Amino acid sequence: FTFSNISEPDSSFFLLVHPLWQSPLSIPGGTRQSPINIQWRDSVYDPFLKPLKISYDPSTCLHIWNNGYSFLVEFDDSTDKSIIMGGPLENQYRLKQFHFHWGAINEWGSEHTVDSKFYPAELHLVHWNAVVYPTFEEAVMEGNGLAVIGVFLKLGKHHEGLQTLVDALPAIKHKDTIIEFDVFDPSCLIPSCPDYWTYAGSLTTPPLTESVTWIIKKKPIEVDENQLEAFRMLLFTSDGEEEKRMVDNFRPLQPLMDRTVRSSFQ
Ligand SMILES: NS(=O)(=O)c1ccc(NCc2ccco2)c([N+](=O)[O-])c1
Ligand SMILES: [Zn+2]
Repeated sequence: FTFSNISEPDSSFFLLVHPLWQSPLSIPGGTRQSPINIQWRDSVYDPFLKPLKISYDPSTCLHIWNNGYSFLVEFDDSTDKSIIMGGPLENQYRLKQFHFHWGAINEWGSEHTVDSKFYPAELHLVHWNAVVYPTFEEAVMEGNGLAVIGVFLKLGKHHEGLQTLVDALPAIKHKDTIIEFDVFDPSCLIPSCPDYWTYAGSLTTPPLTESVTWIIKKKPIEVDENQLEAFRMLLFTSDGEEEKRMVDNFRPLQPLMDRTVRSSFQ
């Protein structure tokens, strides 16, 4: 492996040093794997894309926990109280959870890249098609089963809404720790700019199923250094095990293959 530029790691870098992703580069026969690099000039403006409509009920928030891959905030998805619709979607989709991916340093951490640029972190808000499928588990197996909103995080000013999450992280430092989280409105983490890219992809961790309509917001949100450092204090490991810091929990870039990334903006 020759490293062209250590600060801009390429997939060979991750294959060599990335113990977390023992899984194959992409699943055998996979034609729509995620994440991908979004080459801005190759994305195609689609005037028929509608604005994304987001309506979350903060009281559907349940708990925040460390699952050994990331930390996630889960929602009561037994009703249509927290949903998204419009955009590239034919149905409305229910919010199930959101989580993040981040790096050990600010040079990388996001899963998707824009013109080969990594952001220090990326937020995923995961929704499932409860109009067509009876359960999330079934939706995970279907091409139009899931819709994930991706939001890039960049280093900048303090993010008030994120701080509520950051304050809870010490209580879920270890894998499989959980605390109740009563009220949280995740729309505070989504940029007000309506512009997004969208493409057909997959889950970025096992089972890597090709069931995700990705909606990647063009504008990042700004968070400060202390907030990113708080993510990096979490552990992959359970209490009592040898500590392994939870960092670099992102999958290597996958081939675009026969896909087009559409943009909602010109
Ligand atoms: N990084 S992501 O948004 O693509 C992602 C990946 C995996 C899973 N879940 C893994 C899974 C599903 C069924 C059994 O196990 C989820 N999710 O569940 O929201 C999201
Ligand atoms: Zn994710």
